[in-house]
Amino acid sequence: MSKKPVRVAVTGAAGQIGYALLFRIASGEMLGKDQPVILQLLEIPDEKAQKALKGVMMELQDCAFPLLVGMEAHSDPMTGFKDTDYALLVGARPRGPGMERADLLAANAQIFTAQGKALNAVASRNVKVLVVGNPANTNAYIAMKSAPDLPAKNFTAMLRLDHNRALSQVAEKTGKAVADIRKLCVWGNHSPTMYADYRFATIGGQNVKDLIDDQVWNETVFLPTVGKRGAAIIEARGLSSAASAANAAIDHMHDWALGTGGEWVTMGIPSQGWYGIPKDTVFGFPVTCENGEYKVVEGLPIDAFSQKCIDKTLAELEGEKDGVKHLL
Ligand SMILES: NC(=O)C1=CN([C@@H]2O[C@H](COP(=O)(O)OP(=O)(O)OC[C@H]3O[C@@H](n4cnc5c(N)ncnc54)[C@H](O)[C@@H]3O)[C@@H](O)[C@H]2O)C=CC1
Ligand SMILES: O=C([O-])CC(=O)C(=O)O
Repeated sequence: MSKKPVRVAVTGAAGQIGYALLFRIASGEMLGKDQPVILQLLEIPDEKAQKALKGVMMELQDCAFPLLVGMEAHSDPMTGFKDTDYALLVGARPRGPGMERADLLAANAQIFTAQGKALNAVASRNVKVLVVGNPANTNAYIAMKSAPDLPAKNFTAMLRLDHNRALSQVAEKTGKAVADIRKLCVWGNHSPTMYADYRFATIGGQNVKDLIDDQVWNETVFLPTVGKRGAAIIEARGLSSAASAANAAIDHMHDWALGTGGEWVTMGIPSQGWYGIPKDTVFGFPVTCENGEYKVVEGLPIDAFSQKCIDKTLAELEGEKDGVKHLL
């Protein structure tokens, strides 16, 4: 028997990540090749953006995806999120000339407060939310705080791009295949302060830290390369990461919905006090997923260097939380 369609909302649907994301959702790469989807696409109420969205929808139609059983265009989250089962919040205000970080936080706080409230009012009570728009962790925190009737654990932020970047750097350094790397994780904020951690990682049963055996490389090459990769892409492409960001969003939602078979992945999730991270701070943790739920990998030893890195990324996140406190 064929499955009942699920509703997938995507904001910023006419943007560059949207363009790399929607076709893969519609083809079944996110939720499975047997799962029909209805796309609920949101863009700002601006003639140019809505027209561009119409164009993307024409292209989606032209793909004749068997799993795409419905498609809607919206400019209001109160209609765009109606009964939605999965919400990918990609649309956000980018930093403009002369804008300080606090201005960006304030502009995005308005977007994510409104979207959190709309999800609270009209989405499925089990909606799974992924925030991609930057600053992703704090935007997820704002949306979560604006949706008190939904489970806080259902609001997540995207750290998967950092996780995937770290996997590829480790594969390159060791000369091994990405597919053979297990138990890597990224702690903290989706920003240059994130802490990519390969201390527990293995390749074919061998410990990656022992295999690399180079703390100088870890501190001076690996961490800055992963942490500043977003800026390096902007410098090279003149635009921020889009296909790799969309790919990470697909991975995040796929694994959350369909499980990781015991493997570790990284998700930005509201802390319940794990590893001393204050409750509700949206922080990157190692998790496994099963039956539509994520579970933090607990009890990992944190050495002095790792604690210092975790403290730094946490301090940044607490500062961001402080910066939006008055808006919540
Ligand atoms: N968490 C992560 O790992 C990554 C996050 N990002 C972030 O993702 C966001 C989107 O990136 P791009 O697609 O490249 O940007 P883009 O500028 O190409 O597209 C963003 C789209 O969102 C729309 N939008 C803005 N506010 C909206 C709202 N309130 N409701 C609905 N739509 C809205 C805009 O009209 C635009 O079409 C940015 O904030 C970017 O910094 C990008 C890469 C990785
Ligand atoms: O750095 C940016 O602006 C985009 C981003 O989040 C990334 O590529 O990690």
